[in-house]
Amino acid sequence: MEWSTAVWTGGVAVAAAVYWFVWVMGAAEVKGKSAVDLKMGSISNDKVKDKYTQYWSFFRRPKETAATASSAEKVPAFVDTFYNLVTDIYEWGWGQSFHFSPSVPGRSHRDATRLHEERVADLITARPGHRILDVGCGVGGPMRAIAAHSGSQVVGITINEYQVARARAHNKKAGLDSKCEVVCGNFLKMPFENASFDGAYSIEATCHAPRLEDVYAEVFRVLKPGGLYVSYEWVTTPLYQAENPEHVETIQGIERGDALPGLRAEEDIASIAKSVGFEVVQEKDLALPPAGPWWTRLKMGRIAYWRNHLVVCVLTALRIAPKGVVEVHEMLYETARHLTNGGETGIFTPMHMILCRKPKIIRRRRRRWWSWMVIRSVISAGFDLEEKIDFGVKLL
Ligand SMILES: C=C(CC[C@@H](C)[C@H]1CC[C@H]2C3=CC[C@H]4[C@H](C)[C@@H](O)CC[C@]4(C)[C@H]3CC[C@]12C)C(C)C
Ligand SMILES: C[S@@+](CC[C@H](N)C(=O)[O-])C[C@H]1O[C@@H](n2cnc3c(N)ncnc32)[C@H](O)[C@@H]1O
Repeated sequence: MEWSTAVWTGGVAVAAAVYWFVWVMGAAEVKGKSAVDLKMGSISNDKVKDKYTQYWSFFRRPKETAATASSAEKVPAFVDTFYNLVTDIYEWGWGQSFHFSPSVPGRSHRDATRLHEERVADLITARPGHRILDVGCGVGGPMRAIAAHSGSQVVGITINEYQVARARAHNKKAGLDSKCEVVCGNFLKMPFENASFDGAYSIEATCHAPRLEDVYAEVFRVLKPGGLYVSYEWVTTPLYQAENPEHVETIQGIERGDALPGLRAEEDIASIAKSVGFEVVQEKDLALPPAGPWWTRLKMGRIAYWRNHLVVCVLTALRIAPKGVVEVHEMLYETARHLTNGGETGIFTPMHMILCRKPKIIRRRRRRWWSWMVIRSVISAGFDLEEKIDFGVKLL
């Protein structure tokens, strides 16, 4: 073979290998996002590194950060920054559903994900004619599965504008834009009318709220009486020991790398739901056997993570991806390690399921009724008018 032919052949082979490595292997599991297309949400390329540093210093000690009211108020803004930084990497390396699911023997991750989402629709008995709320909808993977499975209308809310654009584009592409609507907003203060939804769900999203009662109270407000709400919560299990340094390291690692202002304990979830007025219908850790382990997908991805690391390094060096992507990717790699640890030790679950109902008759009304009964008996007992009014107002 001539020297020039050898060079050409070698060149073509290298180009084909790079193409395969970056575009084919590096493409999203669910096509739509490839490595060369990694943006950092609405952050301009020159600000990515600074934003990452800001995020990191805010969430380095998550529980302490969220303990004061002024920092707790800043949590949604930092969660928004977090999703600007990670949304494309999630889509590229995981798909359009940003959550875990129990593994199902003989079925793909995609199937397992869909089954976990369809279970939500079945639990809240979503059906045609229903208007369902998706609290913290990401780029809408679950919303599309639930709308398609149940025939209901789904409205999703996310704090991150970039996700809104991604979700709308995916809805259109899937031909589900007439069934799925996406709104940008804070789930701690939702831009929806009281009693305007037949059902609601949140999948691995409310863990971002500094106080769970605030988001549950909002869901309660927008649900119609009798409406069902199901949530998949990220929590520590009863196996977690706060005095065990390895446990603490794992949990703090999960919090830091996932923008969480402090994980809650499993046993606290039901009382929080009840405190805002919900009736708890069912509560179950969906990760417990016979469910297949949710963390195997993370473990199996290790070779892919190394390939991805190389891809983001090359793309950053070529200035195709913005500076800072390598650091964000490293943070996610580290987070995957902590999550796997949390799953294997059993101290953490991302799928503590709670199913709640908004009562048909709201309790406050009953209290008023009882209060009037007391007032009537007070009146008949002969208090003077001013005392009666004072007493009545206090009771109400
Ligand atoms: C519910 C939340 C997100 C849960 C998961 C969807 C994500 C948690 C950790 C993420 C990942 C970790 C490793 C990444 C890997 C290094 C990269 O090459 C490709 C993407 C990852 C696999 C990425 C994908 C999404 C997660 C599994 C939280 C935020 C409440
Ligand atoms: C891990 S993602 C899960 C997304 C989606 N449920 C899924 O499973 O694909 C968490 C979502 O919660 C949203 N979120 C977090 N805090 C929020 C807030 N205060 N208001 C609205 N959305 C919020 C994020 O923007 C993101 O879309």
